[in-house]
Amino acid sequence: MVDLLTRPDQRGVHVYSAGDSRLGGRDRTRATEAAAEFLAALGVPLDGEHTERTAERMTDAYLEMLTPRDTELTTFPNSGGNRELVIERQIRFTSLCAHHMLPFIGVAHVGYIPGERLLGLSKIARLVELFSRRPQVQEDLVAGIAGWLDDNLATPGVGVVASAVHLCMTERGARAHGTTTVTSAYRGTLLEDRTVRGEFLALAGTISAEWSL
Ligand SMILES: Nc1nc2c(ncn2[C@@H]2O[C@H](COP(=O)(O)OP(=O)(O)OP(=O)(O)O)[C@@H](O)[C@H]2O)c(=O)[nH]1
Ligand SMILES: [Zn+2]
Repeated sequence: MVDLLTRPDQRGVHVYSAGDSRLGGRDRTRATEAAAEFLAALGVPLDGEHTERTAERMTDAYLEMLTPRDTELTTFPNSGGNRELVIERQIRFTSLCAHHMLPFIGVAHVGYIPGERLLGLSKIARLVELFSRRPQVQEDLVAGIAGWLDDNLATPGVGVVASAVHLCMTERGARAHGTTTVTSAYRGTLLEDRTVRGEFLALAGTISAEWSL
């Protein structure tokens, strides 16, 4: 699998462009034809005023959900020598369940202990988007974000917690309305030291009832 992000340039900026997509080639025309065929096979008529462009819209909707915005992830030297947790809370994300290609939608809390470098705060939210817009399981989403921070910031510790509603759980199959899925990933001291992890979770706050679709 191709690495999602390039190595940093001399300014410490990691550049991501949709052109680097790890998902490989995209063929919008082919996808639209396939969507039309798929909908026809499901018995959905496509000749109405509102449906004549539905296959095309469906394709564009999926392409958008599978494509993060171009992003620069800027890091700075930690010249102040800060060593306390930095947490960005309630970062909204939309991803696609790898099993059903239905959205799962939620929020993530992301924290790290600064090491040699600091990451711009907005970049934490951008990082969540970068890792969200792909088909996956929620466990891999939090692991990907934690792994990137661990690899690229040389941080002593990272914590990522996400809570999401999976439409494949709530609207079909189990039809378990109201359920949320919580996943977490820890690296470094947050993995090894329960006290630090407890501080992260206390500062991040309870995640369960803080948001709704
Ligand atoms: N671990 C994990 N499982 C997921 C995630 N998203 C969806 N799933 C589960 O993937 C499983 C796929 O199970 P299958 O039995 O192959 O599919 P299915 O027949 O559609 O299953 P049901 O959803 O129970 O109807 C289901 O239990 C889903 O709830 C995720 O992010 N992480
Ligand atoms: Zn699913």
